[in-house]
Amino acid sequence: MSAIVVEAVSLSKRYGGRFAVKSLDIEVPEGSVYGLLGPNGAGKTTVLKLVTGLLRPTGGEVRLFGERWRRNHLKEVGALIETPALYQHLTGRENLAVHTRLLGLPKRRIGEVLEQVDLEEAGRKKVSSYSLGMKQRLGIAVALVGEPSLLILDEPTNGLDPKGIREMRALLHSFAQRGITVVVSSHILAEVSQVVSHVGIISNGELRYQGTLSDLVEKGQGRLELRTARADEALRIVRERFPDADRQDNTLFVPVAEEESAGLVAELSKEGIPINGVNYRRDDLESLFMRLTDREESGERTEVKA
Ligand SMILES: Nc1ncnc2c1ncn2[C@@H]1O[C@H](COP(=O)(O)OP(=O)(O)OP(=O)(O)O)[C@@H](O)[C@H]1O
Repeated sequence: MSAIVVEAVSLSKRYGGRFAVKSLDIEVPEGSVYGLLGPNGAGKTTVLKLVTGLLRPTGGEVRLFGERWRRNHLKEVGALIETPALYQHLTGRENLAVHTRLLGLPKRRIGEVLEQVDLEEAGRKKVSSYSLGMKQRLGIAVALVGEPSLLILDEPTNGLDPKGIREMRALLHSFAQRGITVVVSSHILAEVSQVVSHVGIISNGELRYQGTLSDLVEKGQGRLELRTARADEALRIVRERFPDADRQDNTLFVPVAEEESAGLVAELSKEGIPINGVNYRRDDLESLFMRLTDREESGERTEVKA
């Protein structure tokens, strides 16, 4: 089993009377790309600020590298939380030089991190001329300058165009390959689902799911969609065994395991119900995410024509 790099134990943060983060238990395994996912206002930024010591918990604790949180741990942590603090009138190189000097790091780190975020050329230009994606990448270069083993990125894909998002994904992938543990937050699962190995899904400050991305996919509930001209009668029969079955026009939706669906179809035929079509559908990642964060959409169902 791999070591746990970040652990939140019953972590809570209250602003006034309201919990932004409530009794959260999180474990980020070493070498993982951990996606901290949830809708706007779910508490992601608050969690990342608690992990990096920008906020103090109201309750519970954060553990880093298997130990109680200490400021000294931050030497091993690179973070980009909210928008990067960059000097617009300086070049990318000059911005990084501010940090290498502050941290007493060798100048060669500037070139190294610029290469890592693909800004070697642009490093000579003023930051005011950078695109949003370039600024985000420079912000990450700043976070990387101290050679952290843990990188924490708050919504690095926010506001980027599709090309910028692809570049950011490639970058996250390259960090993982170099053995850096990455925690990345996002409110759009699709923007990070190709690169994350683990996810923690939060909603209203509470953890809804934590595990590998592949386990999440497995968790996807499936349902049988069944078209029949005698939908009312069919629904009555189906509901005897599946009370949560539903119908829309001539289509029935039955939450049933795939192995059991053929039996159910046969049963209905035996009862004389004409079946005009069947389809088995498993929740895709996005609808799972929506369900876990209480934002279930009804749109998916309308794809099925009765
Ligand atoms: N300084 C603060 N004072 C009071 N409430 C706050 C403060 N910071 C955050 N909150 C509230 O805490 C909740 C969680 O906010 P947080 O920024 O952590 O969410 P988030 O998931 O990062 O969302 P977003 O993606 O919109 O930033 C929200 O309801 C927010 O309004």
